[in-house]
Amino acid sequence: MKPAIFLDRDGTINLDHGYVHTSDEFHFIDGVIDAMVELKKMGYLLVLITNQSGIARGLFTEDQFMHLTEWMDWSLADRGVDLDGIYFCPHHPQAVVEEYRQDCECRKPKAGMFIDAKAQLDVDMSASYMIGDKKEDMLAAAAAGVGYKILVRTGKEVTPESESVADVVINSLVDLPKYLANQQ
Ligand SMILES: O=P(O)(O)OC[C@@H](O)[C@H]1O[C@@H](OP(=O)(O)O)[C@@H](O)[C@@H](O)[C@@H]1O
Ligand SMILES: [Mg+2]
Ligand SMILES: [Zn+2]
Repeated sequence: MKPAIFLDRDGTINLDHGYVHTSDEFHFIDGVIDAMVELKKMGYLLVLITNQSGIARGLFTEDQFMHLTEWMDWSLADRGVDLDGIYFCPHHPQAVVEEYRQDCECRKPKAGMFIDAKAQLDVDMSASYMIGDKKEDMLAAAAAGVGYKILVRTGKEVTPESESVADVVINSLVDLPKYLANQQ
């Protein structure tokens, strides 16, 4: 078993311009790629966990999401970061696109994507971290038994509600390697 850093996407690794679905509007937050390099060196799996209800809402297709994901994956690989897993939820209970209309088990705050990652990648959940910008990220991680839940200020506004379900709030994913080093 290995510990993982579970990473939210929009608002955590890229700016959340709202349902981002093209490489033109995908802007990595300054410094996050270097931070991911550090985290891999520290021995963590890096696993992306993202809600993509824009697919269910008919804003973009699953194919467009896949295309952007491939671009993102290559951009990261180019800079020395190999993601160990990418999990996404295309659903929404009120989807416009019928095939994605369901109250699924994978949309955060549910734990489905984490549970799949745990089984497929043999993750040591209690030694793992979730880093995200929303309450739903924290709740999903807690439901899956992820040991530590960290909220960042690079996405949606941090509220008393989101703060109350996080273990700690840091400015950015950029600060995570140092935060973890200080915990040792
Ligand atoms: O942060 P992650 O999970 O990587 O992705 C979030 C996106 O899918 C979008 O999720 C939406 O929430 P709803 O899905 O409409 O509740 C909003 O938060 C949008 O601003 C955001 O772009
Ligand atoms: Mg987010
Ligand atoms: Zn789902």
